[in-house]
Amino acid sequence: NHFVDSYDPTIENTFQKTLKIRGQEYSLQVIDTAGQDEYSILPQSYFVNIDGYVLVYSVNSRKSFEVVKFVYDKLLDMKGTINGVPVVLVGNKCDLATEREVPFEEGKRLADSWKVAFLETCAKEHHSVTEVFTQIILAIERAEGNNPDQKNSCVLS
Ligand SMILES: Nc1nc2c(ncn2[C@@H]2O[C@H](COP(=O)(O)OP(=O)(O)OP(=O)(O)O)[C@@H](O)[C@H]2O)c(=O)[nH]1
Repeated sequence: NHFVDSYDPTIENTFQKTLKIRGQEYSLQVIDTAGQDEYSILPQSYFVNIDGYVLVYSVNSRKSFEVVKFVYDKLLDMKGTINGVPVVLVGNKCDLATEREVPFEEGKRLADSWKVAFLETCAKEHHSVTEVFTQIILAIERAEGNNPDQKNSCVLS
């Protein structure tokens, strides 16, 4: 809930976040990895004991859009199959309208081809940020065979 305007390259940060979705409380451990490029190798530790992945690019950087595709392919390689690996694709910095290099539709098309949720966010204005965490939790729940989309209901006869 705190936006930092300056750029301080991440080595690795871990955050704790609690979130209530449909009455259920979730405690998340979020690992913010170092910025990746095509040449940096995602360490092995990012492929074990991780329940889901939020892949974030900047809508004003086509390069970062290419990098998330690379990271996704790497995930695919490491996991053997991506089916069942919870992923959410996020286009951040949607406030930078005049600098936009990746149209909304292109992000959506990529997410659809991966069969994952897609969101555009603006961390700076806290726009849709909580929704990212909600979507990854829902994806993790689905992968675990729970159906969070089903409304709690009972049938009386
Ligand atoms: N305008 C705008 N700037 C943003 C937004 N989100 C982040 N930034 C800025 O973008 C820069 C990079 O932000 P970071 O949060 O460090 O990005 P990162 O992807 O974690 O960067 P790495 O440390 O390389 O992994 C900083 O200057 C932020 O202030 C946003 O939604 N809008």
